[in-house]
Amino acid sequence: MKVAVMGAGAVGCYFGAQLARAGHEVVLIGRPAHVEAIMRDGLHFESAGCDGYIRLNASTAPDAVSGADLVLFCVKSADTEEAGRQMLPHLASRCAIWSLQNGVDNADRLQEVLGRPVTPAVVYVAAEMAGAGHVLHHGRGELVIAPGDNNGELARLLTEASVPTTISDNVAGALWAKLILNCAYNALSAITQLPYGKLVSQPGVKDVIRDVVEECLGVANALGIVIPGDIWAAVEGIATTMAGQYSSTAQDLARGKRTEIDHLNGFVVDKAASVGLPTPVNRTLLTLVRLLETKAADGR
Ligand SMILES: NC(=O)C1=CN([C@@H]2O[C@H](COP(=O)(O)OP(=O)(O)OC[C@H]3O[C@@H](n4cnc5c(N)ncnc54)[C@H](OP(=O)(O)O)[C@@H]3O)[C@@H](O)[C@H]2O)C=CC1
Ligand SMILES: CC(C)(CO)C(=O)C(=O)O
Repeated sequence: MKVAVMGAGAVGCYFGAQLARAGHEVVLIGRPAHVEAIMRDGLHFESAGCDGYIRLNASTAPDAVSGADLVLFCVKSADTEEAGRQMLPHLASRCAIWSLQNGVDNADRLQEVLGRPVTPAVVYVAAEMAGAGHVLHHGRGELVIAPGDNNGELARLLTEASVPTTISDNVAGALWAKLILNCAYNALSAITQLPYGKLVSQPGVKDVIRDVVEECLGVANALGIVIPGDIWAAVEGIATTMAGQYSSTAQDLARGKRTEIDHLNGFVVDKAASVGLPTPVNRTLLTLVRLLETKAADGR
């Protein structure tokens, strides 16, 4: 299978590496610093029990999606439209496009730009870029996708490539379940620059998390979204299974990058307003992260 990864960051490099290791032809499309390092040395891939270099293709040019059977779309939520527009003229008609992004509306927004179906994928992985062309994997690495043309066969190929991929007929609920985890942890970890284990051990934090989750569940319920599984167990599980992890929002803030907060707590606050529900705790976290973004942008 020929796979193009749009957005050679933590998620794109992790999943691209797994597919390349399984023998698929992978090209990573990303920024010059990563692309240069990967073309020179290979992708530096660090994970439990594995630290080495993987040879694969990398390019800064969006036309590298040409001829791909599958595009894994892995840019941050704010970059969805622009990256979509860049690859649009080069997509083969048979190519499947999967959005591996947090937030619940990226696949719909990308579909709007491309004018063709995009499969939303819920991503459970903890990864970060530790330097140019260097992906550091902290754990997990599975996908939940929506049904779609050929998705059964693609899910089988990914699962064989050590990317366990399941198809859900309630992917909207699965995306919301992940959104709720992000709303619960990302902003708190970002504001305090603490990892999840330390965070929840501080007085009052579990109460704030409970308030955030209750607000999110109220909004989901008002929108008719059915959250699969035991969401409270999933929320609690993050602090134990990813105790040492800093949220992607914390990492973005620490690097002076724009965060995805508008697509996380901000999305819930907007949806709540549309159904007339108050979300004071989500709104407070959203505002605090936005203030920190502004402070970082001002350089003080
Ligand atoms: N990291 C994680 O553990 C997890 C992340 N996610 C989600 O996955 C998605 C991707 O996250 P992550 O991999 O961490 O993000 P990263 O910022 O590490 O990776 C995205 C990369 O894509 C690059 N990029 C953006 N636009 C373009 C473009 N038009 N052409 C080429 N490259 C581009 C970015 O460059 P630049 O920074 O210069 O814009 C960046 O290097 C997000 O929605 C995130 O929330 C989900 C689960 C876990
Ligand atoms: C699940 C979680 C919270 C793991 O870090 C994540 O998706 C993120 O950091 O954005």
